[in-house]
Amino acid sequence: MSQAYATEEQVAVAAVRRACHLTSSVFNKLVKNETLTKDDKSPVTVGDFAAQAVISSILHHAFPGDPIVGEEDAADLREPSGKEMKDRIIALANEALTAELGLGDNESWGIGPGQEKTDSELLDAIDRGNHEGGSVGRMWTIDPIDGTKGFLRGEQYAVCLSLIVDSKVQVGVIGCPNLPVDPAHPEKGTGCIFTAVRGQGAQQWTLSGANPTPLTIPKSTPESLNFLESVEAAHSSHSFNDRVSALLNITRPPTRMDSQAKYGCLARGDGGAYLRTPTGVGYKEKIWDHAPGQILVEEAGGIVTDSRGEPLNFGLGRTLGENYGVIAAGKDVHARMLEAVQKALAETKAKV
Ligand SMILES: Nc1ncnc2c1ncn2[C@@H]1O[C@H](COP(=O)(O)O)[C@@H](OP(=O)(O)O)[C@H]1O
Ligand SMILES: [Mg+2]
Repeated sequence: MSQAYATEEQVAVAAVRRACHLTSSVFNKLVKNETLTKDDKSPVTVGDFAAQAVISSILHHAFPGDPIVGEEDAADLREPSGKEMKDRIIALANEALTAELGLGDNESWGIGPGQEKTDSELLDAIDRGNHEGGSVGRMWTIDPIDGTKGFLRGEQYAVCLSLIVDSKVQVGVIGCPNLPVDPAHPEKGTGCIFTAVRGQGAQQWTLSGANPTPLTIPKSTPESLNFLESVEAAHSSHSFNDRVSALLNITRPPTRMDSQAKYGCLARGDGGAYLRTPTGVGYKEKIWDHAPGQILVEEAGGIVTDSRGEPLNFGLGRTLGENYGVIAAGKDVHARMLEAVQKALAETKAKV
């Protein structure tokens, strides 16, 4: 008998690899008019739309009945003013869907030579990401370019995909085109894919699908422990993390990195803990920003909770609802971190 979710994992890896191929190639070609501003002021590029079109198309071929919760929608691209950008996105998506990438190709997933899609098929694919989420049944989450700001800076970003079944993440895939394969050996180059299937462990692969390596979060010593945190202080308070770090007597400075690449780094032992403390009043974390990361860290032997120690709830819709902040760490570290976070939160409240 084949292992649970084997096909889902294969399709997800093929989709993320193609999207990574697309985002890497689009980076150097980015021109000014290919970035527009979403309502929330975050930059969104042709890469985001095209990558969501690619992943959503592949999922639809392989699992036509599965709903998708995706970050982007195609409303602006359907306007006459969006035509130039739309044409570019369609060309990029078709290039990625039809490219000869070898490993993992399968015609029944709608990829490979001769599998071009029409404009309306690809716009519909983007808009298929409009599912509202919920607690029952299967659904996929897509973050086509997580860490768009890092992507635009030429730093870290991630192509993120997960399968959630009855509120529980069962498959997670995170593609990190700019992440060193092995930070201790820069000559090995950049480009990693992280995969995890519930109950089957976590792995790192090269972007080309080679060298699968099982991941286990190593035990931390006080000297080795440091925090992984957002580059953007507006997403996660740097000063709060510094206070928690001080309470834990951590001496190493934090590693700042955009996107769910942080979860990948934690899972493979680069940095002992990921701490996210929202600064925006009333900001609700999005499920696509944490679902693949959560399963990856749990399957690497770690624990992921919010700042109260509650599990992240992926069954409430497109957001994590009342989950506040994220603490992700190895089993030996998580309880100590939670205690320090609680103490720092109490101090903050006392000051107000
Ligand atoms: N005020 C805020 N607080 C917390 N997270 C925010 C935020 N505004 C945006 N984000 C989310 O933070 C993500 C990036 O994570 P990180 O800070 O770890 O790099 C963004 O993903 P996108 O880049 O896909 O929009 C976005 O969803
Ligand atoms: Mg994101």
